[in-house]
Parts: sequence; structure tokens; C-alpha cells
Amino acid sequence: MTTVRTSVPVLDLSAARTADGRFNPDFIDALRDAAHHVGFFQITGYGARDGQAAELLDTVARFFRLPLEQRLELDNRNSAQFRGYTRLGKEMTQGRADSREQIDYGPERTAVGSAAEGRSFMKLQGPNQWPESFPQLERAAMEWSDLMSRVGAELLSAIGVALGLPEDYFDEPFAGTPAWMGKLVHYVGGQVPEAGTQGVGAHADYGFVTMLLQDAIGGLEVQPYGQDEWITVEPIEGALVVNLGEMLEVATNGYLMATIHRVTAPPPGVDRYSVPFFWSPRLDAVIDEVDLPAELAADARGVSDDPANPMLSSYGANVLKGFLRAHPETAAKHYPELAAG
Ligand SMILES: O=C(O)CCC(=O)C(=O)O
Ligand SMILES: [Fe+2]
Repeated sequence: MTTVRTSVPVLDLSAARTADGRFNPDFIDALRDAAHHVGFFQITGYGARDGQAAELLDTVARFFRLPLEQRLELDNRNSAQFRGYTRLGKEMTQGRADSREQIDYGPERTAVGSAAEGRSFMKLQGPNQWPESFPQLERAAMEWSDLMSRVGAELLSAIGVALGLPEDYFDEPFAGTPAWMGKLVHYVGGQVPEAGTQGVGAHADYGFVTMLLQDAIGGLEVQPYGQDEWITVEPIEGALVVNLGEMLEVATNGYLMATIHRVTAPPPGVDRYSVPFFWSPRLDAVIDEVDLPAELAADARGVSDDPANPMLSSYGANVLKGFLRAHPETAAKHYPELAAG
């Protein structure tokens, strides 16, 4: 018998370790409960500098008020890495337009010229597109990604311990060139008729751990595994919403699930800003199944077998599959061999 969960737990990351540097068992138990039963939690105490979260959201809002021609200088259709600006209503989820515009960004690296057969995902490595006339955006976003990379690594260490594994168990797939992804997102109400009330459609995230900063508007809802009821993720100023991605579902055979979530668009005339960060391993990482302790393995629920969304243990293949579906125009231009169908 499972109990219906009606709220998303809040954890204080500054209490994750005791004075001797080890993880606090109470924190680990609370984390395991939230991660297994809800797949979502919020964290406070994650080490942001005073005012950092509010400044980032403000900088993002200012960027989206620049004239469209300036935003379009960063058009993601010019990027084989799907980096840069996506116009309002041009991203698709569940085959439907989302009511949002956004910037996608990642680690600043040199593009690989060509990729070996079956490894097209290596082309996701490359440069970002940032507005030269508004340098605050790059500065704030990259400072945020430094912080989020540290928080992501700490959360994944704690998740490892909660699974009965050594603290450094998940380090290897991230070593060298972790392919984290950041987004700067602006939701609008009433401007994308074909989206209806879809801010972003129901989906799971591709990587290991997602950390999301949201403003005070709200609209994010999650559906824990096995329950019909959706839960609202109440905005808490400065807190991060954390959820687990498909790589953890694959690694734990569904003891942890990539929990489904969606955003309802704000009402007409209302803007919502959010900054999701996906802590993700190297593009060439292949995630093996973990040897779970027997009492956890007994509660593993298997990996979702949605034929429309096969979950791949190769991180690069999994994330490329998602980008191709979400950005059909960019896909057709840069990955014509994969985009059909
Ligand atoms: O903006 C949000 O609240 C959630 C965004 C999200 O789920 C995503 O971009 O993957
Ligand atoms: Fe998401």
C-alpha cells in the first residue's frame, strides 16, 4: 500500500554533513524517502551568495525584455549544440508547443568537427551563444552553473550514500567533461494559442539530478510514481527544486524514478521566470545498473518502458533523442540523418 504524497519535502543541504565531514544519517534518510517516494524535493542552504538567486532571475527577466532582433542574434537554429535562443512557442513537448522562450547553455568547449557513426551525440559539445550587448547574462549564468555543479555533485554523493553506495560512486561518469545543461526560461500567458495552458508539457528530465530556481509565480506540478494526483511545487524564495532524471532511473532499475512533471502557463499578462540546471555526465558516459542493497532492490519498480520514450543507458544518446524531439527545426538542419521520424 502506498500513501498518496501531497507535498514536496524541503531539506536543508547545509545540514547534510556532520562536523566530521560525514553525511548525517537523518539527512540521508529524509533524502532517500523524498527521492524514492516523490522524486522531487526542495533544498535550502545550498551555498548561494546573498542575493545571487534574485539577481539571476532579474538578469534573466531583463534579457527577455531586449528587442526580439537582439534575442534572435542567438538563434539556436544556428547551433548544432542546440544552444542559444528558442523563440516563444517553438519548443515542443508531447508534440505540442510550450508557452515559453528560453536560452539553452552548457560548458563552453570547442565543437567537434565530426562524430563517428553512432556517436552523433558528441556534436552536442561546443560553444554557447551569449548576447555581447548584455554581458551580465553570461556572467550570471556561468556563475550560477559553477555553483550548481558543486551542488549537483554534493547531492549525487548523498544520493549514492542513500543507496548504500560509497560517496564517490557516481563520480566517474562526470570526470573530465561533464555535459551539464542550463536553461534560462521565460513563460508567458496567453500568447501562444496552440499551447493552450501548457507552459511545458509533462515530461521527465534526461540526466541525473535537476536543480531548478523558480520565481514566485508558481505553476510547476509533479506526479509521483504510481499516483494519479499531481502535487504543486510551492515557490519558496531562494530555494532550489530538485528532481531526479532518467539516468538515475536506469541506474537503480526504478528504485529512483525520473518523476513526471509539467508547468501550467501563467495567466495572460503574467510572466514567469525559471532557471533549470541539469547535472549531467560526459556525453560518452554509459550508466551501468547499480548493485542495490537487498531491501532497496525489493522496492525497485523497473525502468519505464514507454515505447514513445525509450530510456537509453548512454547519456549522450538519451539527451540527443530529447533535443531532436524538442527542437525539430534545429534537428533537421544539423542532424538531417537522424531528424526524420
Ligand atoms: O520551469 C519549470 O518550473 C520546470 C522546467 C522543466 O521542467 C524543464 O525545463 O525541464
Ligand atoms: Fe523538466
